[in-house]
Amino acid sequence: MTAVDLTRVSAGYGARPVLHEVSVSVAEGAWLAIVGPNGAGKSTLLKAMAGLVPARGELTVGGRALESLSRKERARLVGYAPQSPILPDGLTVTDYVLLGRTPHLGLLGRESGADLSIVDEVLSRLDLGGLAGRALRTLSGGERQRAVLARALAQRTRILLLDEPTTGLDIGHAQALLELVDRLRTEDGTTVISTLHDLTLAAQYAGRLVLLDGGAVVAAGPPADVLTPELLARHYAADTEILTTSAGQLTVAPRRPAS
Ligand SMILES: Nc1ncnc2c1ncn2[C@@H]1O[C@H](COP(=O)(O)OP(=O)(O)OP(=O)(O)O)[C@@H](O)[C@H]1O
Repeated sequence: MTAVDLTRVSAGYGARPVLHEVSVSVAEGAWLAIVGPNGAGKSTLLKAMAGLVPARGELTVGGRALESLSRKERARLVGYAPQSPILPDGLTVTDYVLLGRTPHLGLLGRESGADLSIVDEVLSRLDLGGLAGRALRTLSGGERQRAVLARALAQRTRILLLDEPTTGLDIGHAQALLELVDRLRTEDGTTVISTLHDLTLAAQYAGRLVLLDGGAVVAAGPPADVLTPELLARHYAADTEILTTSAGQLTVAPRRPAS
């Protein structure tokens, strides 16, 4: 079954279109990475999937037209971790991650013991247990990034939209985070759609890639089909070589021009 389906979707800000007739289909339990150069429209595409920018064309999530869903229905179905969220002042990490449970709270709007244990579990999985009582604004960039992801994971949705989830994370935390997301995908069937600047990580974690340039899809398919030196030269003006690790995993290596 298809988790997210876009047919000829155009979207943008005000009168200025950023995405031009983008068609993308993501199967349930799959991981799609959206890649492309700066300003290509990657974040805008994720926002269109989250219903956060006005869009034209057909857009369905979980088999239902996005526009037909209420805010709460959408929040139960789709978790979205933005690239640079506005973090409310004065909240602790636990308070902030608890906000992810809001769409699931009952009529009284009070969190239950179950909500609190979901938050505890997510915090410890993301190595944030020791920071649970800290004020959000005192966290380092990487810690804050993990708190934003924790809030989206605490939402426990079938579809996760992650905008540059590894920005600001060191290589170990980046791997741990992507492994955790992949476990949610394989164990719970969560569908993952993420933008990723790191093309090696995109190749190693996503089953399919969509390459955007100028707001349009210019290539799509398995990582080996999209991450070719020719396409990377054309769309990123980058000089690269595609290598394979001893475990057979694809790596995009930048190459310095010969002097
Ligand atoms: N809120 C906004 N209002 C107006 N224009 C915007 C807004 N957000 C993004 N844009 C413009 O839309 C275009 C696509 O931006 P977007 O953030 O989707 O690109 P991106 O591929 O995610 O870029 P990056 O790799 O630099 O994060 C850019 O030209 C950007 O300036």
